[in-house]
Amino acid sequence: MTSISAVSLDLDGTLVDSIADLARAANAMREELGLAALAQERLQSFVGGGMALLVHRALTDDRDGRAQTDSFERGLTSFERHYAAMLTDLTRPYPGVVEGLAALHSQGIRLACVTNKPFSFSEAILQRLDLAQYFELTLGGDSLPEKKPSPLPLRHVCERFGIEAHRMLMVGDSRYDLEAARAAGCPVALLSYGYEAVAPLGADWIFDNLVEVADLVNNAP
Ligand SMILES: O=C(O)COP(=O)(O)O
Ligand SMILES: [Mg+2]
Repeated sequence: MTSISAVSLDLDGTLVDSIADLARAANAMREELGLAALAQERLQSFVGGGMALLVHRALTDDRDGRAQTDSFERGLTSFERHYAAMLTDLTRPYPGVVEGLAALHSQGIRLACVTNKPFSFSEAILQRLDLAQYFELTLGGDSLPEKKPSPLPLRHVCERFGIEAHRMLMVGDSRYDLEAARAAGCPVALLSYGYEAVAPLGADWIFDNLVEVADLVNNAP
């Protein structure tokens, strides 16, 4: 592996375990629209593609489902309001995240957070959980015209950092992260504890903990 000088990290399912708050907000939205609650595990399988897709999927109870325009608009407004009110009630960094970020930072690795979650929610979560200090740049799903699996956000980070794609490692938990990294030409590591079974996806590395990522980057020639 060529040496890594920057790491981009996904937020939901990678840095923070946010599913309890996301699921409660999605069920509060469903209740407001007269729908029965869904199990947290079911809602977890709908996360990864950004807020609009989560609302479509949660309203239709179908990963490929699309709600009708009026119920989607009511759902989105409702979800945003509920989620804003419970953003960090139960959301916490995964074990090893603070240690891993601190190790990467002390190795001189430049860090970006590249998430499909809207920027304002992402920034607020990073601030409140004391993680924002590690990141030079945060891109949300609404920061650029395209989000993951598009390579655009990762290309944007490389440009801002002035580095080539093969020198930036993407660390995530889903197919969106893997596809974005492949399309951008970045090596990719996936974490096993996130919201999707990553073994079949074909990442360059699968790790159980962000400290292992810091070790990999540290030991790269
Ligand atoms: O908002 C989502 O659906 C997922 O966000 P993530 O890109 O941080 O996993
Ligand atoms: Mg994720």
